[in-house]
Amino acid sequence: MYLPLKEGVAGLDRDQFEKLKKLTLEARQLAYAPYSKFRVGCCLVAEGDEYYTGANVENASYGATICAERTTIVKAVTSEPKPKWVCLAIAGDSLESCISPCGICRQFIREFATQDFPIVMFNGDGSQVRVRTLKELLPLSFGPEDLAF
Ligand SMILES: O=c1ccn([C@H]2C[C@H](O)[C@@H](CO)O2)c(=O)[nH]1
Ligand SMILES: [Zn+2]
Repeated sequence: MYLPLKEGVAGLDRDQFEKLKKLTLEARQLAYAPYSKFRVGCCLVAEGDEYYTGANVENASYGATICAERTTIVKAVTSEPKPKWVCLAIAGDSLESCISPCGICRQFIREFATQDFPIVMFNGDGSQVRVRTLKELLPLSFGPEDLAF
């Protein structure tokens, strides 16, 4: 359903997909990663051709680190008017393979996205792309509806 490249990704046309890739790779420049030196860029696309970007922000107390995905999502969630999410993409620096969101970020995405929300993963130069739905990355998940008892 969410075919990359030729068909674009999840409602993105070719130009939007190329823009998503560019912004995701560029967002790595925003990383504050003096400890791991592992830069991650993220871009969230919202309806109306809106793009939110972010990168990982580390801390001397390592556990306080915020991933690129959460940095980006927090920007979008605290924006007005509330963006309607279309898809989210991430990229690390490795040319060998795509990275995928950590468990905390998968749960963080879960709070705001639908089960079929597409998550796009690029390798370091965007020559590889992998797309999975939230449900594929986080099956049998726990979310806001589960608290509505
Ligand atoms: O999907 C990921 C995986 C890791 N990181 C960050 C956290 C930390 O700063 C560094 C190494 O784990 O990469 C992200 O931002 N997103
Ligand atoms: Zn994470």
